[in-house]
Amino acid sequence: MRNSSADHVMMEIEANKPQGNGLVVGQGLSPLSETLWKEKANIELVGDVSARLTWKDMTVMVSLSRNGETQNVLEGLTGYAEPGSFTALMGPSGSGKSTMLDALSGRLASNAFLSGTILLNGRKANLSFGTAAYVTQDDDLIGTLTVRETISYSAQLRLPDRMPWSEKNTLIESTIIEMGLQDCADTVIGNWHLRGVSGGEKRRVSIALEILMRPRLLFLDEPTSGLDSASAFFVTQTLRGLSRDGRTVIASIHQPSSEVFELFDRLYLLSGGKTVYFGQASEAYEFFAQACFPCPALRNPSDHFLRCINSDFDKVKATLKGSMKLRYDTNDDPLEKITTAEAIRTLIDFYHTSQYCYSAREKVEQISEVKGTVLDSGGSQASFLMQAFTLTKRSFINMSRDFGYYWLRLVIYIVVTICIGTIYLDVGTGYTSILARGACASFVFGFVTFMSIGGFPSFVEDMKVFQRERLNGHYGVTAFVIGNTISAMPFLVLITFISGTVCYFMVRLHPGFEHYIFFVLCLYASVTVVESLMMAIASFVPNFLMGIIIGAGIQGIFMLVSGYFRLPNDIPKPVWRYPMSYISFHFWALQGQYQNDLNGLVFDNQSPDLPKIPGEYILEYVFQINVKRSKWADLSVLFSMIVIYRILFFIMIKISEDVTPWIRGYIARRRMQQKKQKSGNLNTTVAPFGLTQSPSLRAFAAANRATGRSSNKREKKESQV
Ligand SMILES: Nc1ncnc2c1ncn2[C@@H]1O[C@H](COP(=O)(O)OP(=O)(O)OP(=O)(O)O)[C@@H](O)[C@H]1O
Repeated sequence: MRNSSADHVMMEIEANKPQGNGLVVGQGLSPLSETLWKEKANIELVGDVSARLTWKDMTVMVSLSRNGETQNVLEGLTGYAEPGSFTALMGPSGSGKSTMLDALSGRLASNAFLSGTILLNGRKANLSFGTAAYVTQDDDLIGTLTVRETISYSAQLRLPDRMPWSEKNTLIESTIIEMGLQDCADTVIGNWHLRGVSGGEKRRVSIALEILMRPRLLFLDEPTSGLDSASAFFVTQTLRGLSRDGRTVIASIHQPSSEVFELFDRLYLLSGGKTVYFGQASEAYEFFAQACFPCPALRNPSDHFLRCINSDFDKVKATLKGSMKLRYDTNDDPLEKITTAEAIRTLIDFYHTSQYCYSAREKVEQISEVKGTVLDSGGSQASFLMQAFTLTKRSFINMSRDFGYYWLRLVIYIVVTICIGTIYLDVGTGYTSILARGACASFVFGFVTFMSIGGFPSFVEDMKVFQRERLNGHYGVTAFVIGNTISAMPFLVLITFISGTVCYFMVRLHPGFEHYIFFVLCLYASVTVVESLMMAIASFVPNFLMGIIIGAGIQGIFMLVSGYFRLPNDIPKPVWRYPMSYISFHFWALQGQYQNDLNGLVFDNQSPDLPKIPGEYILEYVFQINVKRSKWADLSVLFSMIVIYRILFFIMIKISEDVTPWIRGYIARRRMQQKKQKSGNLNTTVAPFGLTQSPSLRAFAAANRATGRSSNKREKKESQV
């Protein structure tokens, strides 16, 4: 699928590439894509649109159980991120890096409660839905699309309609090249049956999707995880390049090499949710030395920092030398041997009374005072129609390529309807056929439609991609619901018309085109209602097992009150008949099909002693159908249900997006207040300098600041100990 435009981009980027380097090395971003953004694309970044982010005394508490147990995941974090800077978050696993990014980007889990102040350009702002871009740890991508298609659809969803396709394409190609994805650009992402790109390549696709729009504020959770060291370096370099153009970039990074570490402007080091260090990355080395944990000369600084603050394996290594930390005095002589927990406490104490902490707080105050432009949603610039069209097309292509989505279902539907056809083959008009026709209709509109819940896992995947894109402001809920509804239509028409035709002609239901078309339309409407119901469930239960159990349960109840297992008038009224049978789509489908099939037929047992029974009589006195109601009215109710369920789907997404977080936040706040009342402590935030430091340590640290140290000497002493 590589085209001449891609080659053209490749040539331009090659021409711009500094000599002797690999991929666009130097500034990270290719000059071409920057030019495009500034000139050709004419995308307006008017006025002061830079993003200055500050967070002060940020504490995140999570509720762990129903009895109100809570835990502080982050405690009193203070810091800032400025345009033109690349801030790295580091810390051992579980130290709270992802939670910190979630808190800053406004995407905390529903059981988490945030206190403290987060300001964007001096004002409170909601950073989700496109104001900030966020590359999460999970790569929620559409498995059937190629890398190029994934980026291309994303571009079409967000770039302005007025931008010519050639320019969009150039931007897409240059982003592919920036992320080093040119060799796998035409490989599919991959899913359960398609072997696709590697984990590291997926990671880079996720980053490419967000840097495509050159966001003013970018969060990345472990962008280099799963990448080899060279790729990690190039990706970090690209991110740094992005920041150099006035963007604010904050990323959590695991195990950076010393070359990658050198690319960081600022470092935020966390341990157990507390700040160990925040300041210039280049000064962290000095900070550790001042705190008497100097980095040995030949050790990667980030390895050293993490080793000093990782206590996860202390218990395992209790007998090993590695679990103890050595501190040095000003003469580089070993001072004391302490546990990692003590080392962490010492470092945290040291930081909170250090100049680093004071100047960070001072800077936070300064930045927060400046009231800059409110960043509006930096998400999509494409029109609503373009978004709806692109989503429909993308979803259609995904469905057509995913064997499990509809093709397998089509095969199973045909097999099952052939089975139905052979069981009820040429059902006839004898007395016994009355029961057979009723059972056949009940099976078709009960079980065959029930099989549609098999598509649930695909709906859950769709919802994950939607959640990611929605939170990053790629498009709105309405465009998604429209795209999802229209794209599924052709497949549902295909499935229901093929299987309905097989069934109708094999069983030889009531002859006549009108009867045939009613039967397949009724089947189409019923299957579409089930799909819509399952999509609504997927919007608030994003879990395969739970969703299928809930969906099966709802359908089981609907089936029970459909009028086949118990005649409509015999169903007890208060609950089951009103309203349950009326909201059961099986009920309307069955009532309509009974009329469609039996009305006008005469049942004759070929015996002179037995009467001929008109279908109308059976409908009224056996199936208790109101024959005065037109069968088309029943079909209309079914089609109305499709619309109602789609609206319900829309509302569910809106609720899960807006109302649920509000309710959960309210519950979390109440719990926290109750907890505080119990403990008698009403102060919500952590005191700025709440962590104390002993006078001796302070004096010792001050002495350290004034003293030069020899790393070689230290290293020798460490190895001796
Ligand atoms: N919503 C939550 N409910 C309960 N516990 C939580 C919640 N969010 C975070 N935690 C806990 O807080 C701690 C920090 O989690 P977090 O994912 O932020 O760490 P991390 O530094 O990003 O880890 P890793 O590097 O392994 O991804 C973990 O112990 C985690 O279990």
